[in-house]
Amino acid sequence: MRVTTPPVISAQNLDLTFTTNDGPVHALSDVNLDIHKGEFVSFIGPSGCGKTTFLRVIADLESPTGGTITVDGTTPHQARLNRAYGYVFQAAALYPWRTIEANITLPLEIMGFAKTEQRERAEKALALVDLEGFGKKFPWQLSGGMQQRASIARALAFDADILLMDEPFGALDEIVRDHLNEQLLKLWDRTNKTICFVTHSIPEAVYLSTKIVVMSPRPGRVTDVIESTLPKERPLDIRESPEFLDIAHRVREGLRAGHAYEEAV
Ligand SMILES: Nc1ncnc2c1ncn2[C@@H]1O[C@H](COP(=O)(O)OP(=O)(O)OP(=O)(O)O)[C@@H](O)[C@H]1O
Repeated sequence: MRVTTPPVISAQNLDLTFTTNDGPVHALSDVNLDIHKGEFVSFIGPSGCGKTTFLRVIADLESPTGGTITVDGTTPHQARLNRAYGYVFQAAALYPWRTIEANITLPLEIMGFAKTEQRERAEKALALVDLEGFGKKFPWQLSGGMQQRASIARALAFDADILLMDEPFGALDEIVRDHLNEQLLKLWDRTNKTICFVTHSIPEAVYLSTKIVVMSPRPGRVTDVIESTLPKERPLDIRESPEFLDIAHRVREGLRAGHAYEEAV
């Protein structure tokens, strides 16, 4: 597919070294990557390879020490001020003393949206994650999967074009995770958002993504970028198809190649 529009996220020679009491920690090394509007991009790599750090750089929560990155054609800082993205964390991180609706409206409240608009947006976001009617419940009244959907609703409520998701389903059992993966694909299809998704799971990355970014152990480098050939419509049993298994194989090879690099240096 020929893409003519500029990328939504573009990293060039991106480097990030943390300064710590124990010395420098080189987290990202020479990352080059373009992400276009409407893509679903997964980041996969061993623990500590810099996946979260890369997401945090996009979100302006960390500053690179080398190279450049643009988000929505501007700096991450400006993109943050423009509310260009929603962020979904590993844990649902809902306030237990607030209802689901009040959790979703909290960022909107801080942004100064009027009360009626806050409620309308919360309702719409809850519908997008199939949680209509649960707004008045408290987090503890919902299952783990529902809580994570509520946290996705919170990230969707201000309708940003970019959704950053850091292992949102990592702590859930496989059946729930399968279901949420299916729902997330439908949501992505309906909203045409650009999604950056961190995962440790090869099947999850292959099932969800249009593009899979394979990273090496620290310092995180991009060892492979795989454009998926799977159709947009993906029933769960697509995971048994030869095409799916081929892509999964290539991801596995990319992860192995990264490890070999680590052993060689
Ligand atoms: N604020 C920080 N200060 C110092 N080192 C940090 C900081 N944040 C992350 N690191 C280090 O940078 C490296 C990359 O961390 P990061 O959390 O991005 O990895 P990850 O690939 O997301 O790991 P995981 O899959 O385990 O979540 C790790 O070695 C981590 O310890």
